[in-house]
Amino acid sequence: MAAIEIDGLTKQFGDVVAVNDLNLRIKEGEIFGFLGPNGAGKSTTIDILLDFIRPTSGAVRVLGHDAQREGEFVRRQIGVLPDGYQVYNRLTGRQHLEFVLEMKDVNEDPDALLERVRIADAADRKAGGYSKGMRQRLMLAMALVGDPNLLVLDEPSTGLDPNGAREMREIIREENQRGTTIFFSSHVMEQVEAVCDRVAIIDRGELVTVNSIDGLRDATETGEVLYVDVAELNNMSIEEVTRIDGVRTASIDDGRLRVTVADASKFVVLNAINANVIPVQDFSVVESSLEDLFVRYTNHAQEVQI
Ligand SMILES: Nc1ncnc2c1ncn2[C@@H]1O[C@H](COP(=O)(O)OP(=O)(O)OP(=O)(O)O)[C@@H](O)[C@H]1O
Repeated sequence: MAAIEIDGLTKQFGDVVAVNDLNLRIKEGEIFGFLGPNGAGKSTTIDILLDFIRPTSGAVRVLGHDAQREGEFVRRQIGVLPDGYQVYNRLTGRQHLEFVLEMKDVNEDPDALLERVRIADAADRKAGGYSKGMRQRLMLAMALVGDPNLLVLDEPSTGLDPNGAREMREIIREENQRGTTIFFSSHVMEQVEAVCDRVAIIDRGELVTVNSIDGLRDATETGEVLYVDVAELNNMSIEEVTRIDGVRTASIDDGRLRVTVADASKFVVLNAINANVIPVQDFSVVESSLEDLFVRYTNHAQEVQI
């Protein structure tokens, strides 16, 4: 059984087609990243999955149940970390969990849940005094009540510092190792790259690709970026590099020449730069980050947020 099955999903808001004939299968046990630039249709898809809004056409099954006809049942089966959450400032961390435990009629130790998200030592503090990262972990602990088989995380690392984001990744991995399927939306490329088994990229409501990170790299013409140290860079030399056979893009990145290569040897390109444009002092080859791939797939460089 797939954890999530999305079939021919379309959602229109008046003239705006937010999601257009989306088909997607998320397997049980996966960590699945749902990526797309702003306005791509990620939140709309998640809202349909949770039956907060109804699709124009198409169907969604979550853990084998129809998300629309059995919406309430589905919501009880899954844990959700919503985007734009709010804590109750005057309640402690433990009180937040006690509230959810009672609502869901679940008998679990709130402290053990807080331990899982590493804020057990702040159990008796009021959540109003928690940092952003601690609030996010508290929300995650609330999502973990009842040990759901599926976690839906909407932008789980937004606003977290690098340590907070790393810890969030570790918690996600730990929960996945307990057998939980994880579906998370993000436009934080590094986060997705570090933790996901597979990703789907959507753009303007349409599925652009679904693949593993390595698969995405293999499917593009080149998975590598060439960084070249040269004495002096200007727009003229960038122009000239762009005209070299096999060069797909050339730009200036942090004082270095950044070149992506298509259907050509990197060394042939390097030689051509050295011989015909500007002497090469040093170079390095870096595998494409998911961000590079994302930009290539969606062609919306300006909309990528990190
Ligand atoms: N209630 C609504 N009424 C009208 N248009 C809407 C509504 N909700 C979403 N849209 C439109 O649908 C499209 C998809 O929006 P959605 O919020 O799903 O994108 P997203 O991928 O989650 O974006 P972001 O990363 O910015 O949160 C956008 O063009 C948006 O303006």
